[in-house]
Amino acid sequence: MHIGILTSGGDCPGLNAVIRGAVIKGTRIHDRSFVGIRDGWRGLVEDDCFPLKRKRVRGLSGMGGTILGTSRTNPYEGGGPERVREVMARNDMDSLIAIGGEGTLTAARRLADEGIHVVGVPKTIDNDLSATDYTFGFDTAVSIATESIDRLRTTAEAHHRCMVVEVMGRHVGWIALHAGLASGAHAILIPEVATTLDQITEWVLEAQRRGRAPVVVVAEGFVLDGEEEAVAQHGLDAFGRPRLGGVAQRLAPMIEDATGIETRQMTLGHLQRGGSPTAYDRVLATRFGVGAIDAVVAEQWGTMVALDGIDIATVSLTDAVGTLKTVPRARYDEAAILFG
Ligand SMILES: Nc1ncnc2c1ncn2[C@@H]1O[C@H](COP(=O)(O)OP(=O)(O)OP(=O)(O)O)[C@@H](O)[C@H]1O
Ligand SMILES: O=P(O)(O)OC[C@H]1O[C@](O)(CO)[C@@H](O)[C@@H]1O
Ligand SMILES: [Mg+2]
Repeated sequence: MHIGILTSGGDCPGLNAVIRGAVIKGTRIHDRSFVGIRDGWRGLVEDDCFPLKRKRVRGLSGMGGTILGTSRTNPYEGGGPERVREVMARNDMDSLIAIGGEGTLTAARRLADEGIHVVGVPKTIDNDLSATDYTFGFDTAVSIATESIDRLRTTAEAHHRCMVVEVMGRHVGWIALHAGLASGAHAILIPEVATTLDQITEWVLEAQRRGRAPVVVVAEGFVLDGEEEAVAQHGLDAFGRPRLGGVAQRLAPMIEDATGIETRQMTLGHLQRGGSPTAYDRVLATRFGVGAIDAVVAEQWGTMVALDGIDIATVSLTDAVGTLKTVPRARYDEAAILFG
């Protein structure tokens, strides 16, 4: 019998390293074989699968994207557990490794509750899963964002401008917080902390008074104090949620009007998810892949691999998807001492 592997939700640097780690340990140590499932749950409900041989995962640890493809398909809309069981049986799969974020892992938890043999692997650049200390992809996204902010700062300085940089982070501000801290931003705006335009203006003017080109880093999910919702100008995603984006575009003219400083803005968008993972993410992702095979062999169904300090552990999927890991207020306040 084979182990099926799928990647679902937004892609994330390190997905291929997970696949490689799982396939190498599974074939070499446990004499197991694998089926690749194309485009997440879509491939499972539509029976779009292929034999995933060891040679197919050669050299994958540094490769961005996912060789399996991904989607935001809901397995419960394509037949649910019945259909999943049927396709698994047809492809001789006795177990599944589902690599994804909180949505994918919620679907995995529901399938596990129905008796399907699933083990989860957490992925998200947002780092918002509470049951693991870190997710792979986050370090890469922070590195790309930091380098971009450093570059934007030099052009802003040359023109004595203010620069507003939008990073990803739908519900949480971890990327903004870390990239902002790393690049010495003068203001960091995150979904967890509603901030007034007056406060932002004060930070920007303070930085300018010290002779700096003010840099404001904003997470896409940030909501100005007094407003109701995050800026979403791009319709809905495949799961029917608003696609966020555009908060920097909205804030830049407001800051320019309030401060009189010429202001430009940049949304980093999918650059943060593309390309090669950092060494840290390659290592973490590989260890997650290896850990997932250990969990399959131990028949720890309904669990997810997680980073606990420096160790790979398993936690129940129910605990894993219960709450989002938001930025604690104390972490934000610690960073805010450096603003302005
Ligand atoms: N409660 C649920 N029950 C069943 N399926 C779900 C549930 N929540 C989400 N899903 C399915 O899982 C898919 C993946 O979830 P989602 O699109 O949120 O990506 P994710 O895995 O959370 O990764 P990302 O970090 O990109 O959000 C969803 O598009 C949806 O089809
Ligand atoms: O690639 P898509 O579907 O536009 O999704 C973007 C979302 O995915 C993430 O990159 C990861 O969840 C979020 O930060 C962002 O809001
Ligand atoms: Mg999600």
